[in-house]
Amino acid sequence: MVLCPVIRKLLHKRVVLASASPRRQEILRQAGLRFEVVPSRFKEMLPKALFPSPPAYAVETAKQKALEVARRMHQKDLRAPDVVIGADTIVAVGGLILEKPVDKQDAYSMLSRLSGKEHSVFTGVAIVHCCSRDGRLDTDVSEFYEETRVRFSELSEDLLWEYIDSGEPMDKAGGYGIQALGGMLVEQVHGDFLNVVGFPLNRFCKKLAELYYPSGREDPRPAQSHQGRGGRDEDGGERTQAAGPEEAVSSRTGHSPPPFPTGLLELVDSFKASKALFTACKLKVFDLLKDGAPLKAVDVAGKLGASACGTGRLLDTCVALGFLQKTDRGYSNTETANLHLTSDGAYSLRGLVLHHSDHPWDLSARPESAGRDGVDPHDGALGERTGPPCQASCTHSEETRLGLLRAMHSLAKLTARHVATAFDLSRFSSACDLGGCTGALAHALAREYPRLRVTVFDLPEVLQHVAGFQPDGPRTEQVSFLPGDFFEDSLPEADLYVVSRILRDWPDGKVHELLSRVARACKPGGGLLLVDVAAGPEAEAEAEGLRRRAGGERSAAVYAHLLRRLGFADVRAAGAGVRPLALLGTRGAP
Ligand SMILES: Cc1cn([C@H]2C[C@H](O)[C@@H](COP(=O)(O)OP(=O)(O)OP(=O)(O)O)O2)c(=O)[nH]c1=O
Repeated sequence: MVLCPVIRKLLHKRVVLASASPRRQEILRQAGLRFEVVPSRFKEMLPKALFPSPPAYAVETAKQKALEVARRMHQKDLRAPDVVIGADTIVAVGGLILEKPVDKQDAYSMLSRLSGKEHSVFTGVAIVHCCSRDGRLDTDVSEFYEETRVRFSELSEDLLWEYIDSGEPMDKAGGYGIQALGGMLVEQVHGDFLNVVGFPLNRFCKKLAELYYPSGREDPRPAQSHQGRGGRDEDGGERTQAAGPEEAVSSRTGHSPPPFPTGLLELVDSFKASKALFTACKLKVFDLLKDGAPLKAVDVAGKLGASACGTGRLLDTCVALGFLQKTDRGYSNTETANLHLTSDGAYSLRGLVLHHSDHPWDLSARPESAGRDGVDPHDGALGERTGPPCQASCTHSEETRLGLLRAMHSLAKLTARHVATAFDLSRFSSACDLGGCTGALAHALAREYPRLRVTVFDLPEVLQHVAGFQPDGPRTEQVSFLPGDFFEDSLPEADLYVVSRILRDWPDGKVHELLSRVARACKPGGGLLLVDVAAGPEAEAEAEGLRRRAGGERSAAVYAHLLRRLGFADVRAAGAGVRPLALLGTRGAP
């Protein structure tokens, strides 16, 4: 997600981060920026004595790092990127500049110099806008620095050496990493924490705002007068002071045009990111780049039997999306790709990606007729919603079906413990997980509650594949599997019914039907645990029935309202991991 409007300005540009620092990559990626990584080859050896102050040195180094990359890319491709970002972090204490230690002894002398004292961390940043004209590279450099003051505790010799032996100091300015073990050495921080870690995100956004919205407004498009201040237009060129045609019209008519629909246009474009992901997964790019040495685009193309040019573009897009990294040696997987996008990653979601790639979202099926017929678009008029992907998998090949089950299993594993502990469920002695698939949540419940017996109730065609997903270890005997259809067959008896991650894929009528069946089966005092609902205001529930969000989920308030109508009292919500919320309702007397 991109919160900062000015970061959005860079989304349609080719942005390069001229840095090998994993911290910088992570900070910018988490801010929603899309970029390629091309580490700079600039040797950080500028003569420090020539600079009036430590930050001046950091800024110049940052600039040289970025310019080196811009020039190299221009020479190689004859097309420079639109923007190159360079940064340099240094520690300054008593007028001395400390960079990365060259060896353990150097780390020792740096850290003992910092012990018990305050020092400054400066990060210099250069934003280089590039433009190739007639084979020539033009650059326009904007630069700034940020200072953060950090105070260390007194460090004992033992602590110092133990820290140095951890290996952490070696690739970090001043010989410490505040974001990891080094945080233990720090007593106080004044200023931007991320600046110490290697990139002052806040100042960076302010600088971009200065460059892209020079008159202080967020979006330069609405025609209010730019009082004689130039700036950078959408394409990074200098904006002139003359009014554009739009502004001329609006000053004639006295009407301002509406704000530029940046969000809408981003949405129009965003399918490209999904397409790239679908294609890369289909071609098994991430399997190819799994453990081995990095590969060049032509080698990947050769192995895939695809064109070198198209493969290069696909790989660069994956770099921008954060799934691949690119160095001089070639492309390799990021941690995210290894975990989630390889066929056998520990939390592989590749099956889910392929499922979505092969089954375009039903909502696009017959929208026009739904509009004409006045049919409720949430009740299947826009094409059949076929329920959770793992239940809809009968049309899949064996390989795809297993991949999909694996993805469902990965997703469930990621949140199972959070879900199991979101509420105290120790009062229940039996539970039934409806559509519980491979049993990942059932096993987490069993691990948390030693007297709880959990039945996973799912379609026979799903359960025939779950044997390979069963864990070893204690309490596994508390979990059993029962084949059945929760719309057709009687629900197994249980004190607690669990409905996790399945409702979003059903239309409203089916959701009503299933939850009504659960309400009828549930004994007074029994519970219903509902997982994967979005947060949302209570008022919505009253007003809009079971309305769905764009992603298919309905809000917790909406479900709570429905559960109360079905006879559940004391409906409570709790967080259940990073995203989903869980609801627990207790069945009142009929
Ligand atoms: C002080 C401090 C520095 N650092 C890191 C940030 C930088 O990556 C590094 C300083 O070295 P830099 O030369 O700024 O950066 P780098 O060599 O890692 O990457 P590149 O030159 O390719 O851009 O120290 C921390 O991670 N934590 C800290 O607390």
